[in-house]
Amino acid sequence: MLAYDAAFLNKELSKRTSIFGLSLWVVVGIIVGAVIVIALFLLSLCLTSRRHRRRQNPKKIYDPKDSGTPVVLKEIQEIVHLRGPNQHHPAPLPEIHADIGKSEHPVMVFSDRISSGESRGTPLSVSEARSSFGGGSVGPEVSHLGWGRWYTLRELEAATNGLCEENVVGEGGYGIVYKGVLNDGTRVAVKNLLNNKGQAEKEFKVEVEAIGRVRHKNLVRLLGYCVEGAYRMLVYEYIDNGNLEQWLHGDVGAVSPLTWDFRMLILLGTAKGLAYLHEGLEPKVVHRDIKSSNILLDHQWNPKVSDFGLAKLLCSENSYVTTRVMGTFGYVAPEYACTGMLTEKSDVYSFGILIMEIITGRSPVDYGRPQGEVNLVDWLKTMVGNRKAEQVVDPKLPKMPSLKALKRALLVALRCVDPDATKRPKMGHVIHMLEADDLLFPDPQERRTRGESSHSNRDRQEKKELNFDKRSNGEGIADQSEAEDSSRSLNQPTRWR
Ligand SMILES: Nc1ncnc2c1ncn2[C@@H]1O[C@H](COP(=O)(O)OP(=O)(O)OP(=O)(O)O)[C@@H](O)[C@H]1O
Repeated sequence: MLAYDAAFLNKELSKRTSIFGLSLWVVVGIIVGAVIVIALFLLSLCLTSRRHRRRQNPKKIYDPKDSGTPVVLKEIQEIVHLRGPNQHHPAPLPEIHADIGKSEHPVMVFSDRISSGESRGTPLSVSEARSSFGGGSVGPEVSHLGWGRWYTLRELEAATNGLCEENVVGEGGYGIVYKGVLNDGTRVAVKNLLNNKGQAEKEFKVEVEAIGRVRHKNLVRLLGYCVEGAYRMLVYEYIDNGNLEQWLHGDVGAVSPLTWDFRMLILLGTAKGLAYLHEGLEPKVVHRDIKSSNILLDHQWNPKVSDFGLAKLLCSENSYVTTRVMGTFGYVAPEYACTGMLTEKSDVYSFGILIMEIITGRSPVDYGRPQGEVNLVDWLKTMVGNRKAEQVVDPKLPKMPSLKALKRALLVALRCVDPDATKRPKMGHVIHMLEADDLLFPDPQERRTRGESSHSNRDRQEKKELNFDKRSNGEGIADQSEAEDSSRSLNQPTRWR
């Protein structure tokens, strides 16, 4: 039976066909061969184009296929939300929850809730937020916004040499920062946010909404952003002299190039940036992560506050918000760490720690030091209380400051870290105290003789600089005599020799 079938098949396949009189088995062979050749050709085409795409984009840090998070879809959903079903009655703006943590700096975690009976500080208006996100349209090459630009991935890749390793200037909790040069010659820092379970997405929104519209010479300017596919990038002005942490704690040799005057300049500029966030904006912005690595410096040692990824917006009708505690160990205010209640005075506390760091050259918490010196605040209070103020100064300082200048800086630092948040000065007041040159605690009588009022020209100038135009009463720039009173009320550590 089998032999019969084989003979039959052989006979059928050997029959001549109409195609050039070829036998059937030859035709079948040719067709199978052709199909295999075409399949191989298509496969090689596909492999070549994928390799080409990868070469164009060598540092693809986050691939949605890998993480399983459909970021693009998420973005589109949110933009649709922002637009709302009716353009004239937009849907409520999704609340910006900035209570996000940087994995390496968690302090404590509390539940996130709105302060009793009060609503959380609302972010920008819907229309502002809509414009922040480019009016909801995804994917145009370049979209000009009210405050900045929407950059394309291609532009930013070109600017950073394909996000290449040589252009990396640093890496933070949320992403890698590259330096780059745009087509028009502008130097930029491009932060490519890593997608860490959607936290990068939150940081992205917080940064865009918190500082997108902010302009101040002591705040790093956000020039724009890139939203393309899974990419979320923030584009800042480039600050070219590293950060304060590197200059204080890095390897700078036996003598620091940071003189006392430069250090005071850095403090003053930082205070001005913070005062603008707290007192010059509505809603006010609480930075929440003031620390030396977030103070960038230019070659004239002008400071620029950066990294607004943890910022919180606080409306004037709210005195505080309660939120998950985030920040950096050693800089977080005690009341915020214990209760989660956040006010701008938490930034004031961190600023006080920054002053101590800059005076002493020591980190806020240093486990490498002997017991009793690990915690900078405790050690400094003890030293000052024991009348050893001169001994706290950074040994790397090229020249000791005058005792008066040292006392002034220490006094401001101690006031800023007052355990009672309500007693801490506002940043406007801090500026005043830091600037108070020879008038540390002037005799009010003497001040009157000089014809100075509490609202002198300098006060007015300062208000202008801080953009306090909307305030009519000058609140926030406290009278010098207030500093005098406060200094008297300070306890033991401020009794000077
Ligand atoms: N606009 C900028 N110009 C120049 N360098 C910058 C700029 N922004 C950030 N950098 C540098 O990039 C590095 C990373 O910054 P980033 O803000 O991402 O993290 P960080 O503040 O150091 O750490 P973390 O986010 O964990 O608190 C820092 O060393 C900083 O000096």
